[in-house]
Amino acid sequence: MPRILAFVMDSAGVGALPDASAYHDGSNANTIGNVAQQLGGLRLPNFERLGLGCITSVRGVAASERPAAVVARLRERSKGKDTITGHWEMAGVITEVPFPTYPDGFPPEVIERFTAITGAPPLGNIAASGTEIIAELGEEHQRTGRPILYTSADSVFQVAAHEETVPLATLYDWCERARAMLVSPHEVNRVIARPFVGVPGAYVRTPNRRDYAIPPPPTVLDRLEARGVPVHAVGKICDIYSGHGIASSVRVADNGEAVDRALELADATDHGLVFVNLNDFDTKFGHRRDVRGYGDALARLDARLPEILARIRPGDGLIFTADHGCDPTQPGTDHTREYVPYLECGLADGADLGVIDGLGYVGERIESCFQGLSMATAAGRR
Ligand SMILES: O=P(O)(O)O[C@H]1O[C@H](CO)[C@@H](O)[C@H]1O
Ligand SMILES: [Mn+2]
Ligand SMILES: [Mn+2]
Repeated sequence: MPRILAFVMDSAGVGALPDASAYHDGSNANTIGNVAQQLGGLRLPNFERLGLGCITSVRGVAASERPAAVVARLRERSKGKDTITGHWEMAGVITEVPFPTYPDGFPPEVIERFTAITGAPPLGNIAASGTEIIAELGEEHQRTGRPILYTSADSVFQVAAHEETVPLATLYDWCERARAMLVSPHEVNRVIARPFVGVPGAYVRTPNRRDYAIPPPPTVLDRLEARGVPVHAVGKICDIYSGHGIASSVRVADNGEAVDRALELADATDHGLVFVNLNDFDTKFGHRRDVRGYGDALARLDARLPEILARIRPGDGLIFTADHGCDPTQPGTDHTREYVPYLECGLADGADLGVIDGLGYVGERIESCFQGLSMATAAGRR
């Protein structure tokens, strides 16, 4: 009875896609590669052994002649570079029509309807970095009780509020109602509650963030559920798929806790998928353009690898991948349209598969594992 552990290193891209310019990105984005380059090299001995250095050039990480893992670069087929689009593609959904984005803020009709929900017009209504906008508008928000509304290059309607000014339950209620209000043509793929605490000049966001995504079309996760394969979600995964096909879910405060919970779930599971989102890479370091923080987070995950690998029994699988890039060495604070890494252990002999078309490869591999297909054969697709 197999167990699969799949870790999404949120934003850990490995090089610009050929169409990056259509997404307003430069052609030299490479989240992991540029972080390593700018830091003068990364020490990731465990990822090196698996074959990370074969996927892209990572200073300090050798390209192994014989990678221990099946490694590849996955090319996103969907039109987008956001979390929902990337994760849905992993589970078999290609987004052909991009979700709506609002680089100039939301139109008056949306603002009016949101004001009717909250009772006061929002502050902001611009594309912004979440930490910068609370630093800028947090004090006014606390004084007036007006929520802070912002977006980004992603299809997101983000509502920030101080936990002592707007109780969490109220913020969540506003976001649920905003989710119901945002129908076509303003059907953003996510409404996000962004609570924070602290005092002016020292505001910090809390782990009480909530994501309200639109429900996905049928995915691999639904098919696993129908087949009696439990999917245990860690971190944002449950929100990203609106709970569809998810048997259990646990929220976490950081990457370290996500790994802890994933290992506990693996120990408690005999048959099933443990599906984990490692969000710190994106939220704490990628969007913040914190190169040192990003590199340190990669090193911390690398240090947990022996422990994770020790859980893999014969027949089990371990996958590391990503949903898009967010290169902290690039201008701005948005995601970058990149290839994503694929490293797979336990299901087939190590090999470098080069470029594979589509993030859907992740879901296909997982599904075929539970269908009892020959994994060695399945690995042959390029
Ligand atoms: O700058 P912060 O608030 O972290 O927001 C980022 O996180 C959002 C969702 O992951 C992205 O759309 C981007 O806006
Ligand atoms: Mn993401
Ligand atoms: Mn992000």
